[in-house]
Amino acid sequence: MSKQSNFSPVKILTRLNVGALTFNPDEGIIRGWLGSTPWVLIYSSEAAEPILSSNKHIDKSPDYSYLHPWLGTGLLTSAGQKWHSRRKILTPAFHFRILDDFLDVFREQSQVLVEKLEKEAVKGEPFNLFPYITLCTLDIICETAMGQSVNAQENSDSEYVKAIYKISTIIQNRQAKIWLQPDWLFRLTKHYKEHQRCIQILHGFSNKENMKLVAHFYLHSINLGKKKRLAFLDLLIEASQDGAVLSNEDIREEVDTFMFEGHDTTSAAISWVLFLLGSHPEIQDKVVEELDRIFGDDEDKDRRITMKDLQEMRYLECCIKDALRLYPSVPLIARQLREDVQIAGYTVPAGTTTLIVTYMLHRNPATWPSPERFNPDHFLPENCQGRHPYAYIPFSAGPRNCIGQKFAMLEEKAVVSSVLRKYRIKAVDRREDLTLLGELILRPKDGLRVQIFPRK
Ligand code: HEM
Repeated sequence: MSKQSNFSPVKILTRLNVGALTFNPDEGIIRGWLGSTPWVLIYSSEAAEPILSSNKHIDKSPDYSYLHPWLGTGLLTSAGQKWHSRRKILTPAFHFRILDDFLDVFREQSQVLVEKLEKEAVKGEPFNLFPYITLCTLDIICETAMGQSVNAQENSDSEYVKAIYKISTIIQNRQAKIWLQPDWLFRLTKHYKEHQRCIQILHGFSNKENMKLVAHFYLHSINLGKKKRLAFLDLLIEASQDGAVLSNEDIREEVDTFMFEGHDTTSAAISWVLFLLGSHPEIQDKVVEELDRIFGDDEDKDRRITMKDLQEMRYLECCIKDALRLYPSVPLIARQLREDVQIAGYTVPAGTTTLIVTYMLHRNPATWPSPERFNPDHFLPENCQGRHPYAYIPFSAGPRNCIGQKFAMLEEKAVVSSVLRKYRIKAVDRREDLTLLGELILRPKDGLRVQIFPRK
């Protein structure tokens, strides 16, 4: 989320990683200036801890402001008291009992994905996996956040789906291109008109659905005997107490925030782990052995996934975690310091932008020997003992961590296991040939090419 020049940010990260680890491997902190703005780059667990563990240093940097026209100041982008009270209101929406209800959505949409992939399995040709997964995670988040399906997997031409893609690209462009950053300059470009059109579509959707669901919810509350699957939106409406706690505008901010944070992140994470398993057949075989143990090989083999099954996918969880270590969906976290803070013996003054570079921190050889190797064993319980609590932070950490992390892990397991139960996957691209883009989300510039084959 940092201010970027027009170079690939990940190329910069890769160079910084090599430079920082060569010249300053131990302290995990480097300072610099961007014009008149001071910043520090943080890439060790010890240096990240004073920021992430603190209740004071929770304000996001101004770079998140490009998200405001779309997301307003919802949970991701808000600060101070507003953030504290929203976090308190929203936390119960991610309770395990509620996630249990979402399992049906994960299952149904994974099934659609498996069906959509069939034509690729029949052809057996290399194809880009990324778009398939993105449409699947978009369907999942739409249904769980708003209780409405946009059927993105069936209809990727929908106005809403296109607007989400378009606005993400425009925001990423603003972050990457310094001349698009000042609002007055941005307004003079052709991107601005497109940006406003997307906002209109996106807000129109969350508003309209909001209203429909308000009606739905009240109908439901009169009709208590009937069980209906609740979406996050219903829970927000319940928490709003007729507008006394959350206005309609507040609710829309949060739904839009879930839509944004909850689909690109999981889509990248799922695509990366499938790709890495496709690059390491021996690890893929171990995952499939685990799935065979869970689902058996009798006629019940194709049965629906249960929450218990997901909990038993321990080795798959290790794979997902190591994929998120190598390719954290959110490659850096930016905070603006309100007060001076002591880091690695230095006083970092108030006003400084701190960039906690997860991508680098996850490659710090002090914690991760052979950091570039995909090695799920990193996360076997015996290997986690004694590891610094801030050494692995794909979901950030501390009070401002990702509220959706349990949701994300369950979704990942459901989608990845559904694909692997049906298909063997083989990576076509080589990791070393990929160009990464680290803008809002860390993703491969030209997608991830794989081949899939039906399992016998
Ligand atoms: C693999 C998937 C995911 C990853 C890697 C991820 C990662 C993160 C990270 C690193 C942050 C902190 C961002 C920052 O401080 O700038 C964050 C915040 C957040 N995430 Fe996630 N996320 C994932 C999935 C989800 C899902 C599925 C949802 C919702 C359904 C979600 C909702 C949020 C929200 C609302 C915040 C803001 C929390 C706050 O500031 O209190 N995330 N996520």
